[in-house]
Amino acid sequence: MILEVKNLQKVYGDKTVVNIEDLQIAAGETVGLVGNNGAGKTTFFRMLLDLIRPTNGEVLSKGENVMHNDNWKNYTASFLDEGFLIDYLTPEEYFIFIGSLNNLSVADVSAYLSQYGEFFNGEILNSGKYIRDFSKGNQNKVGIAAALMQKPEILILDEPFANLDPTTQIRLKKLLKEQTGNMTTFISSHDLNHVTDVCNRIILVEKGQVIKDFKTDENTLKELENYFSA
Ligand SMILES: Nc1ncnc2c1ncn2[C@@H]1O[C@H](COP(=O)(O)OP(=O)(O)OP(=O)(O)O)[C@@H](O)[C@H]1O
Repeated sequence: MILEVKNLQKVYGDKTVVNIEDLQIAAGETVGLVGNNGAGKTTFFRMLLDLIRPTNGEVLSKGENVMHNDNWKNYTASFLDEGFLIDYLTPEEYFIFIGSLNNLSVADVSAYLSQYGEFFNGEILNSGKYIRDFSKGNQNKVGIAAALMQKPEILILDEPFANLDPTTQIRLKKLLKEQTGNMTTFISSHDLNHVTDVCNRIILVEKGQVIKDFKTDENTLKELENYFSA
């Protein structure tokens, strides 16, 4: 198992917002995390990335606790929110910076970005604007592209379809399918259609707990729609 979660809990005041006893993710799985507002998805992702500390329990990446070891940082990339970006850089400068952390030359980064013409829709590169001056949707595109550029073994994206127009959502699905081949991918989403299309496993959370965990098949979308319409 590339990722294991054991007895993971996050408590704020008298509220347990994440409570996952045991979760095992095998290398290469594309896992969709779904659940209503406040279900604990972002809190869970933040613990996977050691951005917040669990109240109890642990996250093991390749068997090592992410709190006590930095190895996972070499093979994990993520984009949770705009806080992952650097506001005073242009997108090009940001991509080059992230590339440099991953031993990619400026030429490597340019070559990589050349395939993003459609996804960026002509609005990201060569604009002369700083990241802070882009719309939220366009900021998301920068963050997602920068995470994918690292070709990580583990990719974690929090609501990647949010704030994107329908055309771009469809382009993003295509990109994810093309680029996440061998990656272990964790994607949270409120878009049941997209998440079942992209992911081969769906984990449904409610009040911090795993309610359902199943492999995606032709019935999954219907099951999820039924669940959420209750
Ligand atoms: N720092 C904090 N202090 C207190 N409560 C918090 C804190 N961070 C999150 N929470 C609470 O934890 C719960 C889970 O929040 P979280 O953002 O993880 O949910 P989510 O599933 O990502 O929701 P959404 O779909 O709305 O993004 C919510 O009730 C939230 O108010």
